[in-house]
Amino acid sequence: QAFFKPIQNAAPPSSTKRHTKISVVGVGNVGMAIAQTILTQDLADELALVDAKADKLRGEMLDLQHAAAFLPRTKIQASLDYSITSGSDLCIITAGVRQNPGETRLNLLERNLALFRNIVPPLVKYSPDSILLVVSNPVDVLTYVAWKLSGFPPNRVIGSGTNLDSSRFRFLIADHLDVNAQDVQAYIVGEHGDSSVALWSSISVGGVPVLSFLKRQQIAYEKETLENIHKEVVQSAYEVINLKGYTSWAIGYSVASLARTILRDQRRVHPVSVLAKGFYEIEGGDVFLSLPAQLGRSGVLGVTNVHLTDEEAGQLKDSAKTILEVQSQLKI
Ligand SMILES: NC(=O)c1ccc[n+]([C@@H]2O[C@H](COP(=O)([O-])OP(=O)(O)OC[C@H]3O[C@@H](n4cnc5c(N)ncnc54)[C@H](O)[C@@H]3O)[C@@H](O)[C@H]2O)c1
Ligand SMILES: O=C1N[C@](c2ccsc2)(c2cccc(Nc3ccc(F)cc3)n2)CC(O)=C1Sc1ccccc1Cl
Repeated sequence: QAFFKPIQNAAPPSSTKRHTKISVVGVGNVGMAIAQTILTQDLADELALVDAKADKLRGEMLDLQHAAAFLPRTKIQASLDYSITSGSDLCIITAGVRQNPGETRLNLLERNLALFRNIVPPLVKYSPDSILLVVSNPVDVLTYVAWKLSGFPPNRVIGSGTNLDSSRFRFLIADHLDVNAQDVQAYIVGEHGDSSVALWSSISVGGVPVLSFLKRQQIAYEKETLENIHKEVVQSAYEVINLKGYTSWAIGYSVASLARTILRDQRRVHPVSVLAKGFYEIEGGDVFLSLPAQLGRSGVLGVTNVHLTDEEAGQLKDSAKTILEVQSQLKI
């Protein structure tokens, strides 16, 4: 006898709601922050977790399952076996090796490339129609690597890119102006991390473009303030690492916001790492860089055609050149 008895003449469900499944590969600080935000924001019907450490994996799965009484119902699974990712709509890759003290970025990249060779093919095998969202660093090159290994069309391979950089930028501007960060539009583009490019003309607060406001008010010092705030985006990443040893909450919320936009076909514009060749005179090879991109259920719907100053365009081209030089040394 089933626990629940159906009412008389109940009709079968006419159409089942589209079942949404997200897989997260890497259940470390970042992966678990993303996973718990996905659960809290009810972004998926099913969440699959994969890692290389069996005990860590099972422990995190059980710990999340035990929160079920406080969360929207979500089926949570975990395994070393990628078959549990089967049929995913979105696969988020946060797996990575820790950068050793003094290790060069290129060496870190080579070690993470080796991981991706083992991670991307099974994800593709079990979810050939999914969208790949790369978070692992160096995120722009590893997004290119995931694209090459997956064989997916470029609209279905996205890197979190400067989404975190931009959210920190928005927080710092909002804090400076004592306004809600949700009313601050500001895009940092290009290479994620130390060499990102702030699009000054993209900054608007409550719909007011800040640069033209400053020019009208002849407030020259504020431009310097904005430049210092961009520097603080980078400094704050190092400050968080020095204070707590890793970052998790901001990247967790920022990646979950990408997942929501994609899975709910919100068609919002986010600064994320996309195949940038052909935009803003970026040529010379297949390179992923962050640009303001419209995202929806099929991934990248398009890239906005914002006006760039010569300086901004030059910085983007320099970043593309640097990344292409690094990529040329890889054997994918
Ligand atoms: N793009 C961004 O804005 C951004 C921000 C923060 C962190 N990150 C990056 O995210 C990555 C993860 O950071 P973290 O703090 O969570 O690191 P972490 O060390 O806490 O977690 C990494 C996880 O990957 C797992 N892993 C290692 N090899 C694996 C494999 N072959 N298959 C599956 N899982 C494997 C490890 O077991 C570990 O659980 C790093 O590369 C970090 O630089 C990126
Ligand atoms: O908030 C972070 N934390 C990390 C981190 C998290 C766990 S261990 C290191 C971070 C923090 C500080 C520096 C740094 N450098 C770096 C190292 C290797 C790479 F491949 C890429 C970047 N990375 C990873 C990362 O990308 C970020 S965002 C970030 C980093 C540097 C400058 C600006 C931003 Cl917005």
